[in-house]
Amino acid sequence: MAQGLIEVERKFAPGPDTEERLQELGGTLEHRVTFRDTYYDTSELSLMRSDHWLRQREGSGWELKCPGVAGISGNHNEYVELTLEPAIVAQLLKLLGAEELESADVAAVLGPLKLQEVASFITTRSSWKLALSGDHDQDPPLRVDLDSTDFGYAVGEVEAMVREKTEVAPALEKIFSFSKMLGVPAQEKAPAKLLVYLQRFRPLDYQRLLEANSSSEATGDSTS
Ligand SMILES: Cc1ncc(C[n+]2csc(CCOP(=O)(O)OP(=O)(O)OP(=O)(O)O)c2C)c(N)n1
Ligand SMILES: [Mg+2]
Repeated sequence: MAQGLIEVERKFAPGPDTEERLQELGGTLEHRVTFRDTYYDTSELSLMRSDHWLRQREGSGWELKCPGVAGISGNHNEYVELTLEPAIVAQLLKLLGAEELESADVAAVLGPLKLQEVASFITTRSSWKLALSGDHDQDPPLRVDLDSTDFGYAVGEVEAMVREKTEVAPALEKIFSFSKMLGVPAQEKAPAKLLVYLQRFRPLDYQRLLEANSSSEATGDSTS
């Protein structure tokens, strides 16, 4: 895959004190932003069942998250993010076993590839940048996003963006040590917004996803 940064992240359940704790730890609020994400897949969920996630984010365009390659297991996610439309289209053709198409525009290939909307929701996000005291190694910098959705689910993520797979393990170490300082329980695993959305509003699709990939995350009872 020629294009794409690697997103390494750990999700957590934010509490009433999370913002205060972020400030105590040297975090600064960079911005608050509201956007709509619309996710697309085939009626058989061919993309999601192979751990690929295609979305259009209002204001930022198309993105395809593809499973990462570092092979480190645990309470975290690691995805290569494709954002250039020709790279996304090429990967979609490969994944769906389709013939070459004339357009390199994602919107133009949705129809021919039988990709349709499966979820659409609004997120309000506060984005925090961290300058950890005593941390002279700011590469990669950590960010924390605190998200709340228009369907009432809130989730936080501590994340780093890296270029090479050799950078994944050190980034994870920083993410886990910061999460600990933030007070996130070591075993805590908070589900992705999209999975909670599917569980609530498209339970058959959600079930299908779980059945297709027994190693995929379960959202647990607390979110339903
Ligand atoms: C624990 C766990 N979480 C997510 C997944 C996979 N997954 C489910 S939905 C999904 C797609 C949505 O990814 P997410 O990071 O939740 O979206 P968001 O935070 O809004 O985007 P950002 O702004 O960070 O780019 C993924 C990768 C998994 N397999 N296991
Ligand atoms: Mg994320």
